[in-house]
Amino acid sequence: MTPEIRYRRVLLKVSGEALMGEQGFGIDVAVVDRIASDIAEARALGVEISVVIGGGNVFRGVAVASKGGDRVTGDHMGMLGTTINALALRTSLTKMGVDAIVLSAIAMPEICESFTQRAALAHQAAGRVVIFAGGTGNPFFTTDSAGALRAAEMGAAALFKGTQVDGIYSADPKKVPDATRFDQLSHDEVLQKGLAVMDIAAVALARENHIPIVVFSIHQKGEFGRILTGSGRATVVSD
Ligand SMILES: Nc1ncnc2c1ncn2[C@@H]1O[C@H](COP(=O)(O)OP(=O)(O)O)[C@@H](O)[C@H]1O
Ligand SMILES: O=c1ccn([C@@H]2O[C@H](COP(=O)(O)OP(=O)(O)O)[C@@H](O)[C@H]2O)c(=O)[nH]1
Repeated sequence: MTPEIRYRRVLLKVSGEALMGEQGFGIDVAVVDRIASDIAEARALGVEISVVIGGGNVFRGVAVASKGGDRVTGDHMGMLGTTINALALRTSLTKMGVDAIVLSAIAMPEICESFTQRAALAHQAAGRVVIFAGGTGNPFFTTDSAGALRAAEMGAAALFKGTQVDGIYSADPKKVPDATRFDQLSHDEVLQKGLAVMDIAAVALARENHIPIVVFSIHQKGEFGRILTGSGRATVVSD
């Protein structure tokens, strides 16, 4: 029996830090391959998927600023990091026979196409997995915000945040081991309780556009597909 699909078109935000695996920096190809296989599996269910990829495994702008450097330059470095990750993910998907394309918010025509909403929708309609590089293209933003922005632009039914933890907790579960986990929350509750799994701008943009946010562990193989078909472990944030 064909499983019922919860969301037909989704934007998946993949944590940059998740890509480094155990090595603590850079890209572990085995991890990228595993995440790509989850995307391939979900794509095979008929779900349209686009991806915003983070860059925390390569660079974060605040790291430059905290050492007295220029924040904007640091953020440019961070955005370039997301492009490296996007190329790695495209490589893994292509290896698996999944047609994928990278669109960057910052023009680098020798490397990938530039983002326009029109091009992104056309690639999606042609059945490709669209990978967004360069975040929003602006310093002082995050790839979580890029996730909410691109989800709205692509008409996604949900924004999936694939991260290091399996949902939203009453406090950061890495720091507070007995924090309690939520199955369901509203956007307002996430903001009012200051639950820091995602930045405020991203949650506010999703709220304004009535886009549910699904927070799940990117490290659990097959979880993305399980959530799409109604099982799987996640916290769902909705109106
Ligand atoms: N209330 C909370 N519930 C769940 N995770 C939280 C919470 N507060 C902080 N976190 C932390 O937020 C992290 C995800 O945010 P972020 O650093 O932006 O990761 P990513 O690399 O996935 O974008 C989680 O790994 C978790 O440790
Ligand atoms: O729209 C954006 C998205 C990202 N970044 C920079 O890119 C880095 C990596 O992105 P992020 O921290 O969101 O990655 P993740 O946490 O998902 O690994 C950030 O720290 C910023 O320096 C930016 O300047 N603008």
